[in-house]
Amino acid sequence: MERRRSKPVQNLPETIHSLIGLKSHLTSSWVKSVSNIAKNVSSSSEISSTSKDEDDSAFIRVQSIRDQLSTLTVQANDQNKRRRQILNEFLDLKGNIRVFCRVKPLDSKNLRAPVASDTRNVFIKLTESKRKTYNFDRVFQPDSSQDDVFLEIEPVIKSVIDGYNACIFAYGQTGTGKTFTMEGLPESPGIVPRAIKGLFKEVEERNHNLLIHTDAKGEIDIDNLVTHKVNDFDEVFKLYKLGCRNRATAFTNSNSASSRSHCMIRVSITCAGATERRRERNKIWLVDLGGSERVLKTKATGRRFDEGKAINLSLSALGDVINSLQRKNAHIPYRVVRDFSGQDSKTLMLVHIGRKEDDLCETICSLDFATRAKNVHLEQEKKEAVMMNLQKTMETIEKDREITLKEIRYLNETLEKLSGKPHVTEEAEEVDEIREEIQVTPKLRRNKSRRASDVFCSFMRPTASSNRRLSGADFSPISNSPGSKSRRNSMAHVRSESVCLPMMKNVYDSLCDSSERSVSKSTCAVSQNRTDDAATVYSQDISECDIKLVVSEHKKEVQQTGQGSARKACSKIGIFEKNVNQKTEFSRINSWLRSQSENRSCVLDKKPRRLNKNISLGRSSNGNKRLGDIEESKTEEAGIKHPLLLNDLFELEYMCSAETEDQILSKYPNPSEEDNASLHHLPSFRYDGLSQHIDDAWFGVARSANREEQDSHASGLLLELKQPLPNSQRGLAFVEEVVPPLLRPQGILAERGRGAHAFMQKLEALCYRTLVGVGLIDVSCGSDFFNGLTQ
Ligand SMILES: Nc1ncnc2c1ncn2[C@@H]1O[C@H](COP(=O)(O)OP(=O)(O)OP(=O)(O)O)[C@@H](O)[C@H]1O
Repeated sequence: MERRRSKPVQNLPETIHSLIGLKSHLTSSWVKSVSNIAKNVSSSSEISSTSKDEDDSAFIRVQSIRDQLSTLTVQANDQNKRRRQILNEFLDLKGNIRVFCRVKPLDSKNLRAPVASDTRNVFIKLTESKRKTYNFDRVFQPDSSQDDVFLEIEPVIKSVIDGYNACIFAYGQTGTGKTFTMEGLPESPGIVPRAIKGLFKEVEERNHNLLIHTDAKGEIDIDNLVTHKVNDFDEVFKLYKLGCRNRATAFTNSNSASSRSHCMIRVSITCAGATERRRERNKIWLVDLGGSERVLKTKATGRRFDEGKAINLSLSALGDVINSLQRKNAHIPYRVVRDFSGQDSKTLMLVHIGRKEDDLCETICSLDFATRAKNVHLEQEKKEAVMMNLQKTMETIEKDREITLKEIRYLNETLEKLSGKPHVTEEAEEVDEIREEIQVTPKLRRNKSRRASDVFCSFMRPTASSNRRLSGADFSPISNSPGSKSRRNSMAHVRSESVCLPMMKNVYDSLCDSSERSVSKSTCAVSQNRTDDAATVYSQDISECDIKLVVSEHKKEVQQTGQGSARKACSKIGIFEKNVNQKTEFSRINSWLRSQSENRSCVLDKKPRRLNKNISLGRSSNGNKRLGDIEESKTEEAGIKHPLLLNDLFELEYMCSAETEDQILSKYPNPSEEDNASLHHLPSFRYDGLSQHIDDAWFGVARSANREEQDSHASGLLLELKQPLPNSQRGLAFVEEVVPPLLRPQGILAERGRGAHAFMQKLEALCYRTLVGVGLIDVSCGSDFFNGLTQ
């Protein structure tokens, strides 16, 4: 009996000794091994004497296998840890924006829902036979809880404690649940309260002495931003609630408590002497953006209308940022965003969508924008080599890990045969998400630089102010590219525009207290079949042009009794009023395509056609207006002429750059005969969607029965819109090099001669600058949220 027991007992210290060596790495496996040994010790006492030798050797074998398994488990865990590290480094280098999508549940189960989802994809049903799929890092389906969402966000919060910068921002159409996700309800709190709580919890757990500020003197200073040092969650929450109270909400047609501004919370963390942290001071931004909205839909008026416009405009600034990041511009237009789009920042975009059929256009816009954001790769070129190395290292680790896991499996099977029980090696088993991540992502696919504006919805397109920042070369021709014809057949296109422009200072100022013009256009047209686009498209197109003139009573009297230009303008105000809220809708893609090409040729035709020809009006069967209606509405608006255009003053036929004809030709070669015949216009540049529709709108105003007037207005207006200068820069920064040569001045050249023509160009540019400088032409383009932050 004595002998029977002594052997395992003799082995015990050895085994424990070897396990203690692994203790630092092992937790549960170590404990399990020890308890197994203890079990074996007690069970060994029951072994009969006849089989003792066999049993002893089997026991020793089992122990040795267990020891090996433990060692291998440690090894596998180390490999997993290393994989995670590499993944982190990889993502850091890649610096892309992670995008999650949350789908709002339908209000009523009876509604038709063309939007479906699984955990990674959103499926859009465009027609009976056509679907579109969007892929994201994670999709929260309508029944997802706040817990589900936060579970996925939590690693970001942990990385903030590790010293990384982070930004979590909610984006989406109004009423889709951004505030619900970020702020939540008292009974189901959202990300912000949970994140703040999480930060304090992590701090406590790690026993760090951290300072947490709701704001701190970081690299970015924002006017009127107050900094508070906070000690616990309650203090932060009180501040947060105070901030929320100051955030206006109001009833709109789309949301009974719509947030009428953005909400940005910055939490700064300082921790000196924590060497394991990425940096001593870092921050996390928690942003609930205002919802994009179409004023047509929300039917907002007055203040609500203004708020909606401001939100849309500032969202377009965000579009600028994404655009710049995508173009890999050295200059990212907004410092706040740069703060969290840097190399080792974790940026998480939570795009929110609804499922209603009515909202399909907005849903597609949001999903397209989110997809663009997801594909942003920061400074990829510089990092490609490092990423390649990481990928190779990862492959080596993967191979080693495979071998380790194979050995573990083999030993487990042997152990099972010997002892009848499998050895549990939980730590070594890891879901292969990491492998998936690193295999999918490191293809180092080059970012095919499609023009961002081609797919951005309006509020995501570059604003006029960012267009100004970009050089002319940044604007590649879109309409004349050889592929442009085939694109007509394979469109998957979503556009929408919304922009508010103050009317330029003009003679109306003497008549009006204030004037404002808002132009918006949304188009959603999708056809994925190259051959049957006419038959199988989903399209929805809405244009609107709101013009507001505020005329006080006494001025009306002046108008009624006034003379000359005042009398003229007075008669036109009537037309303005008549056309307020001009709406046009049509639902066929052909109409949409036609309107696009019409619009383009209007701007760029050598001999622009008159649009106000007699076009028969008619309603489509569904009651929507069609192309004819649009043209008609333009004609209706044609009575208004901008009074103070450069063209009026100098009788310019074309607004040209200071480039010589040869320079222009070498930059923009002649289109082929075929192209010429079909397009009848010259290569355009800076002809992105936003300015296009602004142009359209202005055309609506400028077009008149007089052909010459029509032409001259067109170019003059374009020039103004492409040179929007903030007030502070007026007269200083009008760069003539970026004035687009809208039309080749062949006719003028022939008439004037090259030298005289160049001189005239210089003179024109100089005059224009002077007018801008003295404030006679207002080229500002409304307020800019992000810009405001950086002032
Ligand atoms: N996932 C969800 N589950 C249940 N209710 C939701 C969900 N998402 C949103 N809601 C509800 O829908 C309504 C609108 O949501 P919310 O105000 O968060 O939208 P929003 O996107 O912030 O809108 P806005 O941009 O106009 O401020 C709220 O009553 C909210 O409680």
